[in-house]
Amino acid sequence: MNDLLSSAPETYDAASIEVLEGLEPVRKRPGMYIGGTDERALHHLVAEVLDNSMDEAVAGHANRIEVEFHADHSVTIRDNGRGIPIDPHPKFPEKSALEVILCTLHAGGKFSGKAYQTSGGLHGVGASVVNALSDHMRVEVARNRELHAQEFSRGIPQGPVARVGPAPNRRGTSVTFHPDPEIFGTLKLRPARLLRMAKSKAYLFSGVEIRWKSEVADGDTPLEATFHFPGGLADYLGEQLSGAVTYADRPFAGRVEFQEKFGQPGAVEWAINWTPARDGFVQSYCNTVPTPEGGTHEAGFWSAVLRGIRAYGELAGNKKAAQITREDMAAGGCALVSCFIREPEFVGQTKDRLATQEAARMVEGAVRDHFDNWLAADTKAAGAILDFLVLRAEERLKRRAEKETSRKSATKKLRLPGKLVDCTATNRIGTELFIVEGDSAGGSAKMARDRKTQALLPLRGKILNVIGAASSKLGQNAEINDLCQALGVGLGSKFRLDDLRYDRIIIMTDADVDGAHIAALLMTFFFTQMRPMIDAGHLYLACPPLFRLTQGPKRAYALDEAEKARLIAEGFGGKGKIDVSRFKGLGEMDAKDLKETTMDPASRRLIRVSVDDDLPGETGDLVERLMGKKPELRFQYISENARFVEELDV
Ligand SMILES: Nc1ncnc2c1ncn2[C@@H]1O[C@H](COP(=O)(O)OP(=O)(O)OP(=O)(O)O)[C@@H](O)[C@H]1O
Repeated sequence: MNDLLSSAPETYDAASIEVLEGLEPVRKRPGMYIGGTDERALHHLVAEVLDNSMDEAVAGHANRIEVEFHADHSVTIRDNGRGIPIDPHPKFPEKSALEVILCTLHAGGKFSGKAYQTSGGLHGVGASVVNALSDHMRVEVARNRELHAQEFSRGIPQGPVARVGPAPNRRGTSVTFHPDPEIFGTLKLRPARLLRMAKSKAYLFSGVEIRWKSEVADGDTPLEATFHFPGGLADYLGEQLSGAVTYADRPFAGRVEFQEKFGQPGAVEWAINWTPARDGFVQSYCNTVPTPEGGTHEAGFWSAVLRGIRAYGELAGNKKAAQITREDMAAGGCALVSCFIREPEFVGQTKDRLATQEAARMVEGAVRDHFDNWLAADTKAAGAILDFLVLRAEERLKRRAEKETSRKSATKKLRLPGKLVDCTATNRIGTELFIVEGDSAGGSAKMARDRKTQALLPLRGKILNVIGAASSKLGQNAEINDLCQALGVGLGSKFRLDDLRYDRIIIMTDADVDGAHIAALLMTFFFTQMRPMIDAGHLYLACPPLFRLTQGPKRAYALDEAEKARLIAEGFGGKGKIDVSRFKGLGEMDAKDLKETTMDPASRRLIRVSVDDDLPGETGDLVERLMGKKPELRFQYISENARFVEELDV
């Protein structure tokens, strides 16, 4: 006891409580502001600055934006908008508004809707976060025929804003920034990805021209290009589907201003067509910000289209139309949805999902009438789409019926590995196989599972690195054999999706670097050997939490540091001390924790693994990089990215 006392820190008093000032918190915890320090986060910096210029354009003040990628991986974004104000700020008269915006979190002109109506920016942090995370940033503002500039390093002004010359023919803002290698390591900004980002903005808002320049070659990415698309999303979809056979000659596309319909400013624009040539996809945006996880605007869109096609089927006397679900609708349906609304609510600063409830109602309301009219006007296309969707629904129902019997016979026929803890259900629907790391984790999982539908397969150690291995070696690997037997399938060309014994295959590994490594190995294995299983949406990742927070009788779980910090900052669920414990691994969680957070379908979080067909090169590339012969690349990547799964677009 005495030992303990003497080794305690000397003092723990008010002086030990740190308050991070200015932009320090951003540099300390970049993840909270840009979701990490990986490649995705790095590209997100560019999006933040570009979004500010787009907001200026959408508000009607700019019609040209230039994006330049420089050889030293710095980026310039220039617009011909109003220019960030440079006059003294009323609240901090010793500073210019420019300096306040760039050096203070939550400073911006988009809170009240006075200076902007439907902006992508809303939190007032984007520009300051980019500034904090750049070792050099220069902002130039051309206003009233004068050019002003100010420079910053890691969020600190290198001098006041100064007039640097006349600017008789120029107006607007130009931001050049160089991301800080101290934060991001070796900079890996990719021109191809930046160009895609810039080009998509031109499609999303036809009132802007985007000029692209790059000093670095990257495959067939042009070094200079100008984008302006008066046809908006219909053109964008046309480009994405170029060459593919589609059921309608012209997509169902349109734009509705909300002012007339809902009495508030805003708009929705969309384009959709169906093709037998490829799987469907949907890309959605709110105020030109991409929302890869969808949200209320997407839900409203699908709901309108689904109801529309069912109603059309009913009118046409096709009883089977009632069987069409959103899943059938989306299969082969390639859709782009973009809405502009006031005060959007996003999930997180990286704005991956739209949460504004109103958006669902507004988008559905706007699209529905138009879809009915479109179907009625082009009966040839409408009939073809209806037939296609009815067929998809029938196939789905048939598959389901087959699955119901297939598991039964498969269980009888198959020899199953000894360590598989199987479930008791006799049909495949709703069954899940958890692939767990190690035997200790298997213990709590056994107690936490639902015996009827949830099976477990503990895997020992790291599975063979399959990308490097010859396929003959694969068959000799005991862990892989067990896995194949449990799943009821063969490898590579011998893989048959119909033989799969479970509906969902869930990789459940510890929330640490080792766990991430094993999950990456397994995903690579499935990607190379059982790809159809991923394409059909059967592969998932479990998301075990890293922390448990308790406050009196209340419990909450946090996936990572950022979520923990957020819960604590929000004071969790009310008054009282918050205790935090960190799970070292799945084996440490009791069955109750594990069930609630990771296994119980009612409360867990799951990520579906999918491969983005738009980026086949990138996925293949990434798999090669992760699993190829260079362990140092892999190690660097995994330790930087607990969020690596996002790169595979899951
Ligand atoms: N290119 C620009 N032209 C004119 N004003 C700008 C420009 N860029 C930034 N601003 C002003 O600076 C403010 C702060 O920008 P910042 O990116 O920090 O936050 P935001 O865009 O308001 O919100 P978010 O954090 O959601 O991006 C904006 O609200 C806007 O008033």
